[in-house]
Amino acid sequence: MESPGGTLDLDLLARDIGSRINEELPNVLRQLLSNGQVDWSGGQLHFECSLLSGIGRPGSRPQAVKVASVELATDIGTPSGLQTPAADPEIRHSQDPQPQLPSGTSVAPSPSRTFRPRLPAPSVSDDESRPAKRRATGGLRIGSADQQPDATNSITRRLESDGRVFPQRKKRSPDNPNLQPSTLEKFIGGVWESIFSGVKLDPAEVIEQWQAIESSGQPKLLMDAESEIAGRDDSVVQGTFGRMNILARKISQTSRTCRSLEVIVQARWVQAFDDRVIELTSNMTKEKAKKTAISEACVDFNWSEKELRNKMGIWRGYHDIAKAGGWAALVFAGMGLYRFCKYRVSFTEETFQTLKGLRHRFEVAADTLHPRWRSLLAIVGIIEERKYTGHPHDWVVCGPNDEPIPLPITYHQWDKNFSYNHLDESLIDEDAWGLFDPRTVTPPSESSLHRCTVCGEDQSEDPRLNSCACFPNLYGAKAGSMPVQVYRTPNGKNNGLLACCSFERGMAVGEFVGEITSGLSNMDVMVGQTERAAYQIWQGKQGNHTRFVNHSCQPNSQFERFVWLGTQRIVLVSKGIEAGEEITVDYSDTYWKVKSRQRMLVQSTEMSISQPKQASTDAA
Ligand SMILES: C[S@@+](CC[C@H](N)C(=O)[O-])C[C@H]1O[C@@H](n2cnc3c(N)ncnc32)[C@H](O)[C@@H]1O
Repeated sequence: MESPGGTLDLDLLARDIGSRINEELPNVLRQLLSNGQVDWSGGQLHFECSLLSGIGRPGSRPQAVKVASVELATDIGTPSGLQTPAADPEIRHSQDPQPQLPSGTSVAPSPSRTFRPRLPAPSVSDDESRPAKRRATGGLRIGSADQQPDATNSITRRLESDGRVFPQRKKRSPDNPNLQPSTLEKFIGGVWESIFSGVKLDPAEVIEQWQAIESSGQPKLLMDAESEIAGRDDSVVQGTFGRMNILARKISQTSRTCRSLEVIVQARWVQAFDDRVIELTSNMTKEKAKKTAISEACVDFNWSEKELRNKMGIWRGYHDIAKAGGWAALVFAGMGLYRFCKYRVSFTEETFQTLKGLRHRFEVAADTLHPRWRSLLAIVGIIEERKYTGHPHDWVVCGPNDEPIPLPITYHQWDKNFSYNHLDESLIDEDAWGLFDPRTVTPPSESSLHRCTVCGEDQSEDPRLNSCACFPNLYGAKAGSMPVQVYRTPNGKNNGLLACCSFERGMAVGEFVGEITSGLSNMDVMVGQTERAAYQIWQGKQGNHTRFVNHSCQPNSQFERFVWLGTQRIVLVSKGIEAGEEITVDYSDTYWKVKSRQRMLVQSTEMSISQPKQASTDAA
């Protein structure tokens, strides 16, 4: 392989490929072995990979850059010992004195036997006409028998001495926040993202979308798109574009729902398979019962045993996820689900404990944001009632495995009649302000457009006209809900706010929404100030999730003033929040001083915000 960028690029490429092989090969081999797709009868597997540069360059000798070398050995004595992924081969990478396995996999203590995986022949992509290069060591058979290694080519050299290969992925640590999240974290992040996204999972929609309108012969999907853009003053091309946007949105929505239905059925199939094996085991051995059930299924599926076994491995993953994390974990899994189940890197006891601990939290969010998601389960005959009703923040999630608590109960010790009204937008207390909004910075103009004081771009509620992207998850083109939950703090602060997904530095966590009032004393209030008026935002009885944010002297968010459509807003902005962290803010010295003075003098409490700042730029 020739690198267009010279040696440095080739080195980088070699490192990258080496690191990927390091990550993936153990799992690929483990899967091949566990699926019974590998012929192994003793001997040793030695896997090597190099990159060649300078092939075909006149007068230059091809040079090899060593990438990876892996030795495979085990002490598992019989092929049947490899029927489950638990029977792990020991895999050694050339530069490592100790085996490097993905977390959660086990290592055979003293290798006395080797596998002979039949791997596909590695191809040398820039010279298709040459036979694929491979190195046969002992009984190792890679590719077909007629493809012998080219002894003159350096790709077949042993690479153990090259200490440069296999850069190991660094462990995540608080000092290294930018490193990649683990596979499990990615999977969990995918579930949260799709629960909080604007996705609608409703089987009724799937059926409706595909019903044709007989009289016009037009598919319903197109008809719907037509009606959505009706009345718009669009050109022909613009009209087609608009219709296609709506059609594409609807079809993505439908296909997302179908994907959830598919994994539900496949997970439930595994349960049916296991039940059938148990039934057959009354007359035969478990091994025979499994084989019989597989043969029965192969007939119905019209698949080969190999095909079915491959699929089963992945479907069992779906089944295990649903069993631990509940159906919501499976139904709302993101695009990484297949990969997560195929390579099974994270399929450990710890992973399933983690998923189990998240089960109620997933369900609170799924039930309150997607009231009809459980009806998808009817496809396999499971009828489940919605468990959590109301607003997502009507529920306080607790420690792993504990049932969520209705929000009012968590305040009963102070107020038996506590209730909370969830608001998307602040409300003006007309007794205090009449029809005037004291947050007004620029009086309403004829035009619906306002200029952003931070970025200078146009602001509008209409996403097609808005070009201000200061807080895109709050203003202009908001889609989905904020990925946060109210949770029971373990350290006596009553409730707090938990981040389900990470919030990058500079991203909005929410606007401080409540009742815009004035003259309150002896209450927790936020003070706002424009050139024209000073006002208070009170969240005691109504507001949004920012009401649950606790104080910290090392906070991971801060309040900032921002003007949206000529009205001052107070926005809680992330200073870098990791998924699963409590969101905290510094109420500031003023708050605590007033608070402690208040205890003595019983006076008002006011939270202060940082000086007016350039919203996202400052935080970033
Ligand atoms: C805006 S509320 C935060 C949510 C509150 N924990 C709750 O359960 O409703 C502010 C109140 O939370 C409590 N609080 C906030 N941060 C705290 C901290 N670091 N330590 C102790 N109590 C705290 C105080 O009682 C404070 O008056």
